Parts: sequence; C-alpha cells; structure tokens
Amino acid sequence: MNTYTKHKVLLKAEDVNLQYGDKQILRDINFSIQDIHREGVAQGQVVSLIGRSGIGKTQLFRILAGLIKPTSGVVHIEEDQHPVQAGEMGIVPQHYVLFNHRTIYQNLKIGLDNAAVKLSDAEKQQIIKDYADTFELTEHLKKYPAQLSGGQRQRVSIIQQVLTGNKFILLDEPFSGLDILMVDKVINLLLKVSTLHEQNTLVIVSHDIENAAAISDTIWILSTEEGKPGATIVKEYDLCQMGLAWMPDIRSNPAFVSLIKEVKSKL
Ligand SMILES: Nc1ncnc2c1ncn2[C@@H]1O[C@H](COP(=O)(O)OP(=O)(O)OP(=O)(O)O)[C@@H](O)[C@H]1O
Repeated sequence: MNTYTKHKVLLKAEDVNLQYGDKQILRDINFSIQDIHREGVAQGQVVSLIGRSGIGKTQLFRILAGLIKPTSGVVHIEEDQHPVQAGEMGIVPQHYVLFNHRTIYQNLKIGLDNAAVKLSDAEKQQIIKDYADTFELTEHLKKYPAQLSGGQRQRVSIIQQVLTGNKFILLDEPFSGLDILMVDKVINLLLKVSTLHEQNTLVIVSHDIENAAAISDTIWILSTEEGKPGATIVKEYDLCQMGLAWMPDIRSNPAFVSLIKEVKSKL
C-alpha cells in the first residue's frame, strides 16, 4: 500500500481564461498541484494534461510556462505562490531544440550554464558525467545531435532542462514519434527525474493517454462542456487516491485499463 500525504501548493491556476478575438479557447481553468510526501522516496509530482487535438493544450502549456498571458486569471508557482514568469519553468518542446553544431556534452552544459547556481567548470564536468552515467548517455557525450536517434535526443533535451535546476518541467508530447523501446526509455527517465527531488514537478501534455497516465499521479482532462464556449478541465483523476500511482506494472492492472477507457470516453 502506498502511504502518502499532500502538503503545500506548488502550482496553482486561478480562473484562467484565454480568448483570441471573440473566440474563447480556454474557460475557467482552476487547479492546484500539491507537494506529495511519500515515505522513503523523494517523490515529485507528475501530472498529465490530456485532450484531443486542437482543444487548447498548447495554449494552456504556454500560459503555465509564462510565455503568454491569459486574457484573465493567473498562474501561481512555488511555495511562495508568486505569479509565474517566463523562464521559471523548464520546457521540453515537442520538437526539442538542441544545438546541432555542439556535442551532447556541450548541449548539456548549456543547461548548467543557465542554472541559477553558479558552478566552476570542474563542477559542471562532474555533474554532467554523473547525469550521463545515470541516464545511459555516457557513450554519446562526444557525438552531435544528428548522430543520435530521436528518442536519445529527447532524453538529452529532458536532462538539459533538469540541469537548469528548474523544479517545474513542462513536456509537450514527450512520446510522439518514438518507437516502443524509446518510449519506455523516456518513461524511465521521467520516473527518475520525478524522484530526484521532492519538489520536482512534471506536467506532461499529451494525447498518448496510456503512457502519460502510467507515470502520473494526476490526470487532467481538457475538454468542452455542452453549451459552453472554450475548453476547461472537465475532470481530474487523483491516481494516488485511486491506488494507481507509482506502480511499475500498471498497464496490465484491470482498474487502470478501465480508467483509460473512461478517460477516452471523456475526450
Ligand atoms: N494565435 C492564435 N490566434 C487565434 N487562435 C489560435 C491561436 N493559437 C491557437 N489558436 C487556436 O486555439 C485552439 C487551441 O490550439 P492548441 O494549439 O492549444 O491545441 P492543442 O490541443 O495543443 O492541439 P494539438 O494536440 O493538435 O497540438 C485552436 O482552435 C487554435 O486554432
């Protein structure tokens, strides 16, 4: 049995609305992510934002990241709950951007160069070595991005964000375009990241319900409500409460299988 408790709010959206001209895209988005404490594990938070294509996931993603301002409403971040600013969240875009003319080592170093904590070159080298060991990238450090597979590049891009020290990381469709083996590797990487630090908080925007749900403690469904304009979070599933979080073989669990069915019916 998983024993856990929920504590301070780390991320909160209050009455977020987004309109383009007279078209309402997002309506009354409200949610909060609380710090989960779990005995014996530095358990971070993993939330999946699920919705069909064109519903407004990317717009909400950009609002959470502080990249665009909502028409009304506000997103608060961290323990002091200040309004989010651009740059406070690590972003792993769908088409991950690595610097093609720099090696993987240099790309990872960019993450550390952008970290709030200033480190010496020797310290940076050691950290990159440790991360590369942990995440099976040591043999690729001297290569250039073009010499890596899509899945490997995706992992580098995720680690680059982890190295910046941002505890909040937004991932846009992290599984798209990857084969099954690579999806598993990315999943394992995200699980590791989510247990590196208690306050690490991943928000995964995806339409790959099974994979996103398998590593999440919470699922938000972004969808429309009859007769109302714009998309909102029509349902939140608390997988901790349902006993479906942090289970390695969750996919074959009958309760998980029926949850996925239900989620699909709500899109
Ligand atoms: N700058 C803009 N001006 C007007 N409408 C926009 C703008 N950007 C996005 N939209 C509209 O907002 C809606 C939501 O788009 P969004 O990209 O967030 O969808 P999505 O859920 O991320 O889709 P997908 O899964 O296909 O990426 C769409 O109807 C889109 O046409």
